[in-house]
Amino acid sequence: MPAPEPSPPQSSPSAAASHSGAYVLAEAAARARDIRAATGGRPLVARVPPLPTPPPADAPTAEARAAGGALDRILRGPSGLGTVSLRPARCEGASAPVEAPAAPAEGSPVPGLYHHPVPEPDPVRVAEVGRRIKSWALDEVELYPEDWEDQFDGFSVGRYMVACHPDAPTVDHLMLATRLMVAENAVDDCYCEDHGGSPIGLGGRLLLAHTALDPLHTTKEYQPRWAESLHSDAPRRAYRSAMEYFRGAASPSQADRFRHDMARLHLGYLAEAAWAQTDHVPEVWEYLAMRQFNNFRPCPTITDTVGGYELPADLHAGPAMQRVIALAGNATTIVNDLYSYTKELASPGRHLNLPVVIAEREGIADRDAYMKAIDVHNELMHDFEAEAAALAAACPVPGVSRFLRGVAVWVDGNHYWHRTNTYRYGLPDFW
Ligand SMILES: CC(C)=CCC/C(C)=C(\C)COP(=O)(O)OP(=O)(O)O
Ligand SMILES: [Mg+2]
Repeated sequence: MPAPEPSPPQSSPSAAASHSGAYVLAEAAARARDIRAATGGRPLVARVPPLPTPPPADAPTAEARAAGGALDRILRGPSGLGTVSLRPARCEGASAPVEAPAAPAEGSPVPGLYHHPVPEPDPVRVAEVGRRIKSWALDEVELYPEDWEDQFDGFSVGRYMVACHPDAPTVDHLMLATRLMVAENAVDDCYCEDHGGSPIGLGGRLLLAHTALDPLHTTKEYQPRWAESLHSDAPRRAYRSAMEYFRGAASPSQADRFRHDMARLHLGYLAEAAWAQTDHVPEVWEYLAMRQFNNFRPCPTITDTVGGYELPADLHAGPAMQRVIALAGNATTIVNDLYSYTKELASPGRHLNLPVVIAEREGIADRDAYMKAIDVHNELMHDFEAEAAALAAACPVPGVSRFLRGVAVWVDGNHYWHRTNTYRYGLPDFW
């Protein structure tokens, strides 16, 4: 007989009620009132230490437009049937969404994919981030051998990060996200995937690399061996250095939030690897659970550090905010599954992604499975936007709305990067 499903602890009526969305929102509103009272109404945008480099001369016109569009959407709320009650009253009659300028020539969106175009990222910033990240990769962490240069350039990380963080006050702030993005991909490529990665022994490698983010505290005898190990391969050098820069700008709780997200990511890698080792294709919901961990989440959740402010830890940890973050992370990661589908089909062995798992487990044609994966993505996106709008309305404090806006523009920038990265991705021939 199958074991009964575990149910959440329900020690009191209020614990049971806490599973209703209404309770969560009411709780968020009460919490916001408490915090406003405790801070004497001061804005809840805590400061993080300023970074040394002054802002570049580039005016963030396009950036402001991108951020404004995303905030409009969040505060405007969902627009489908039956969603009127979710719309924040103060946004009734909000201005029309800001139109993005002409889309770039390259890359087509997945047909039918619910997404929002973003303005072209500022080319001055893109070039500067591109220049600095290459110098970091080559001179500070010796990230890759010469013959990987094309792939490094083709990844276009400058364009990615400038599109995702239009509110970064300076290029130094953008570099915090850019180094981490490169380091995360180095670990994925070199430990898990096609640059020498393998599921065999992955747990040990990941754990030791994780200590570059979450340091070992041990005896005098063993500490030096550990410290040396952080320089012994490219993924660890990259994690160590990127984290050192990040810690210099983040508050302790922002750094810890990031470590937690990275532990989640590593757990997701391990489940994916375990399934690959036994050639197991999980059920669709199991795949979605794995992909909620093997996920872009560590990237949007640093939006406040990159923006030069802090969403206080308690507001980040609230269940409504956690749900919004998870939905956003899941939507962005399914975007990857859709855009990287043909690349992964062409790679050796079976690479799991949502269309592949749906086709296999639900016994449907590849094209139908791909279309169903688009529907899954779209539902996640609509849920993300509805829940973000509800949270912004229930908890109208500046740190919350700015953070939600930061997550929303990250989601849009991530889609932009996948769509335009034709060096890396190409759509299947299903239309
Ligand atoms: C940047 C970051 C936190 C990455 C973590 C996990 C990751 C590499 C993805 C979510 C992207 O998925 P995937 O491994 O399938 O990447 P590609 O399709 O190879 O670009
Ligand atoms: Mg992929």
